[in-house]
Amino acid sequence: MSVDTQKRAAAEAAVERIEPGSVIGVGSGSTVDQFIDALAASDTRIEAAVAASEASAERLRNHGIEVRDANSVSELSIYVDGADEISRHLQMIKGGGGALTREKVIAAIARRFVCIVDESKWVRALGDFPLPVEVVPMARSYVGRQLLKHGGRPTLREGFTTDNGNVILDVQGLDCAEPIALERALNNIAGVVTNGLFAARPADELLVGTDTGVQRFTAA
Ligand SMILES: O=C(CO)[C@H](O)[C@H](O)COP(=O)(O)O
Repeated sequence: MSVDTQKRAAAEAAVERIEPGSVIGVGSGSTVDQFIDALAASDTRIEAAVAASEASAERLRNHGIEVRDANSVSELSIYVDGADEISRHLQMIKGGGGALTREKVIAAIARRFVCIVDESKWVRALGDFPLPVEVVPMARSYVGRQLLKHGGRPTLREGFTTDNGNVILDVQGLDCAEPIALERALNNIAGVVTNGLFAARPADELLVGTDTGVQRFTAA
């Protein structure tokens, strides 16, 4: 089974969790694209969606699904998003597509976070994927020096600006053994908007597309 087929299977399983008539949160990336397409092709009609990226918003609108601003909703029943890595504790590294800040905000608003991935994202321990850190442009050098002190090796994502007008440092070599502590410590660096560790707020449910079907895990 191809990676795309695995993503599609996880995405279709997530559609089954959507309550008709609800307002939902939608993340970003290729797996979420599959979710949006599968939702549009299904019989489930939602009231509206809040999107984590301009690309997801456009895709939703192209399917005739209303997109609302996050400021106009006080709660979302569910948030569906992918991940770059996810552990058995349902803690994640996200931000490969650079939408980490909006993703973290929408995850915070939602009552339930359902993560959809192909098998390659399901890891024993977080940290092989370089951790994306969104940084205010004028703080780039300072934040880079602080990340070195944390044992990381930051690289500027060249030619990339986030939907919020910031830059991304992709950081290799960080010790992610205590992900909640690391998430907090990095967020405390002045100039960091947020980092791609979703550890303090893990997913509630994980749907992994595999060659033998969709495996489901819930937070312990
Ligand atoms: O965090 C993300 C974007 O910021 C995505 O969820 C993550 O990069 C996974 O993407 P894909 O589904 O394309 O593998």
